[in-house]
Amino acid sequence: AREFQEIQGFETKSIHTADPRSEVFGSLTVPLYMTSTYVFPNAETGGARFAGEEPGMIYSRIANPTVEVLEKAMAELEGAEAGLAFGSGMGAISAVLIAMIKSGDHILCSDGLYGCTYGLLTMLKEKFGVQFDLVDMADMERVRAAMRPETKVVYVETPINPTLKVVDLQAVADIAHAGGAQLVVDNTFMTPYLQQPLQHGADVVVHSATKYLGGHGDLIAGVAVGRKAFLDELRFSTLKDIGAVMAPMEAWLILRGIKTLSLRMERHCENAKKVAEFLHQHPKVTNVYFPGDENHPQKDLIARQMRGSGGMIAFEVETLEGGRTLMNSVRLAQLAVSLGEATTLIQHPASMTHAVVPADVRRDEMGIADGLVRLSVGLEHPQDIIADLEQALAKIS
Ligand SMILES: CSC/C=C(/NCc1c(COP(=O)(O)O)cnc(C)c1O)C(=O)O
Repeated sequence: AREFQEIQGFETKSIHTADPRSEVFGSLTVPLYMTSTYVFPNAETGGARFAGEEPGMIYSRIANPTVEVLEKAMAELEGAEAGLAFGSGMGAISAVLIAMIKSGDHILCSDGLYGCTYGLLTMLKEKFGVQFDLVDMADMERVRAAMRPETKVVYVETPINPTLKVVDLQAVADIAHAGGAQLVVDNTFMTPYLQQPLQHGADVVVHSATKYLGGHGDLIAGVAVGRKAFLDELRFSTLKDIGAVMAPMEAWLILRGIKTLSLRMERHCENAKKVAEFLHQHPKVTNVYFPGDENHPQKDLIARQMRGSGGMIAFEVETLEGGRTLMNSVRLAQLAVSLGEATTLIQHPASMTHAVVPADVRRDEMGIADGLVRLSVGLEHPQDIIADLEQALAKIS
């Protein structure tokens, strides 16, 4: 992409991501390179490219021109040296963790993680002897106490999926680095428009691009950004050899999605604030967890670390039965897992996205109540979203 040194605006960078001078016709949008492999001009060049002595395309599991534009765009937006694209968020997370740890190492995690991330850590523990612990990162003494000599990675989601607790990245980064560990942050719920973890001490940022980055619920993909040396290592080891690559079509769709990322995140935040205010005052809603609340207990940290609330809300109604009635009664919001797209989505973490987490860990360590409901507030008119929730809540006896 052309160097936009002088441009500061996130909005501008998210639109002018690609070099508009395509190689052949000058197309304004990025060409879609639907190709598995690339023709070498001669045998010597082919060998030189495999040896890393010459730049150039070899095979789309290693690099693809459309995917590379997205990788560069994500690095630019997160303020990273380099980016790498994967076939899913879990593809990015597994490649990064596997590159960072070996048997006998320890991973220290925030006390809440996406269910399949917990599932991956469990697999690494049971099959490869990689230890991991969850710790309440609201208390830095506890974080320090939980660090071990063999802790190689501190892994954080903030806001946490699904409790929306916020973690102080710089404070955790300082402890991780003092203990010789790297800080990996899953920035899916925020996107670089609302939060840039690398500016708060993180070493690597991972995303499920399936969510807000693609923004339209029509793809599964992942991204990792960080230092070029580490990302190059990933590209030629855990990406090339485990192979969770992103397809060029997905990269093309995500490039299209991030052009409106700033607009969509502003509207997701605005809508979520209105929906949270409605839920707070509703008699049948017992708890509301929303980073955009005026009197949020972590307000100062949120103001320091996040540009906005994000579009996610977690809340409880009195009983699990009530939660089920609510989810079965919405008409505009859709009862579906995933998040970060134009449609408002509602789901039940305990029996869906976090069902893979053992009940005692889910309840006691992650603080996920059985009655917790998670809402991904979409881009519909906020009054329509609220009216839908109101009629569904009214169905709870
Ligand atoms: C089957 S549940 C649907 C998926 C949900 N989340 C995904 C997710 C991933 C993994 O990203 P993919 O591999 O692209 O799905 C990584 N990191 C975070 C914070 C995530 O929320 C979900 O509904 O909470």
